[in-house]
Amino acid sequence: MQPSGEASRRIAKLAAHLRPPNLQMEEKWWLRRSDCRAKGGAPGFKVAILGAAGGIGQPLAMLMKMNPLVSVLHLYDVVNSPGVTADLSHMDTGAVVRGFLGQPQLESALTGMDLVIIPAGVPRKPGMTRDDLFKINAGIVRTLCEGVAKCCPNAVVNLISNPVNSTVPIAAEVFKKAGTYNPKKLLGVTTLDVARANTFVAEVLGIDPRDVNVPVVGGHAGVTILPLLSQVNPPSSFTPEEIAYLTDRIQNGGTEVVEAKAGTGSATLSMAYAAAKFADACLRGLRGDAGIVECSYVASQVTELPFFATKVRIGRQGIDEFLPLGPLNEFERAGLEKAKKELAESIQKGVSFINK
Ligand SMILES: NC(=O)c1ccc[n+]([C@@H]2O[C@H](COP(=O)([O-])OP(=O)(O)OC[C@H]3O[C@@H](n4cnc5c(N)ncnc54)[C@H](O)[C@@H]3O)[C@@H](O)[C@H]2O)c1
Ligand SMILES: O=C(O)C[C@H](O)C(=O)O
Repeated sequence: MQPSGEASRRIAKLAAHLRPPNLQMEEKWWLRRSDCRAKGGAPGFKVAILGAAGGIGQPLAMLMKMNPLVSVLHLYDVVNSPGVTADLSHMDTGAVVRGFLGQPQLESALTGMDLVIIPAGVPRKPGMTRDDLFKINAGIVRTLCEGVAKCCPNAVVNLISNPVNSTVPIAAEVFKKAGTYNPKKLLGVTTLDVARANTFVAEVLGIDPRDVNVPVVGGHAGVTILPLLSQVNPPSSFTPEEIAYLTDRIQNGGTEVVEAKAGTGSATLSMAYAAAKFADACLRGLRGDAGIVECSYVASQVTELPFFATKVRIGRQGIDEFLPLGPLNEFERAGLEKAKKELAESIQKGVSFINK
């Protein structure tokens, strides 16, 4: 059946609204379509993902599009963000998705955001350490954080880009220089270490990983990843062999994936899952939910180091409370000393990068 005159006029108008008539019009097309869709948006938080077209960025964007706490989702990348945005915008969930491409659109991507998640940067290949990524990723994180300081200085930042042990201090220095630093709102994402620890411990205990909670403290690289197996919930005991196996597997979980991917990247899907879980915890904290406790690499006074990953309680203003390390056994105390030595160097490297 042919549509009526009025119906075909409405279809033509809608088609003109949604389709870029030519390449030069593409930017305006995105803006127009966003305006149109924003009218139906649900109340909630505004979230930006920087590096949204990458291996982590894409599945993370999908998971955040599915999060009912998100009303507006800004997807920024230096490549391919229009395609990812168009794709996700067809999901019939509440969040309005807008795409932003390249440095000239960074400020628009960030303005008004409540939470900024940063997975931008290069991943490891076999044989590399996370620190080998510093050369490229340090500059990327600096530029993006300068944008955050300018356009959404009150946003909570979830930093994923490696080496996290150095990129979080870099972000802190950028914010200090801009006069916007709020240590309660800068959180390095170490949730994947906890997810791995829960999974591997559950395998050893023969129980469901959803019933396991392993605190993982320190940082996010090799020996700085310190699982506290003496504090596993539910309370469990392990043989010395199990402790050696679990500690090694948790500390090298990232390398296990890098090697299995054989040069095509590092953990993306499990990381997107972990980042979405952590972002959801941050949003629930910002909403005012009680009892939101997560491990995260943050500015901290729990040890003598200026940054350290421990359990933190997240509330309306970001981090409400830094939970203490708790009692450590001898094996963990030795691990802590090793972790602190490497962390101190990584922190200093990040700080010097901004203040050189
Ligand atoms: N914290 C963690 O637990 C954890 C876990 C896994 C990966 N990572 C790290 O996350 C980062 C991203 O990993 P990936 O697998 O998604 O990499 P990827 O290469 O697949 O994606 C990175 C994305 O960042 C974009 N990008 C590069 N420069 C940018 C800039 N200046 N502004 C905005 N976007 C930019 C790229 O275009 C790309 O789309 C890596 O540094 C990786 O080591 C961290
Ligand atoms: O191992 C990597 O390089 C990526 C990430 O930090 C991870 O732990 O999987």
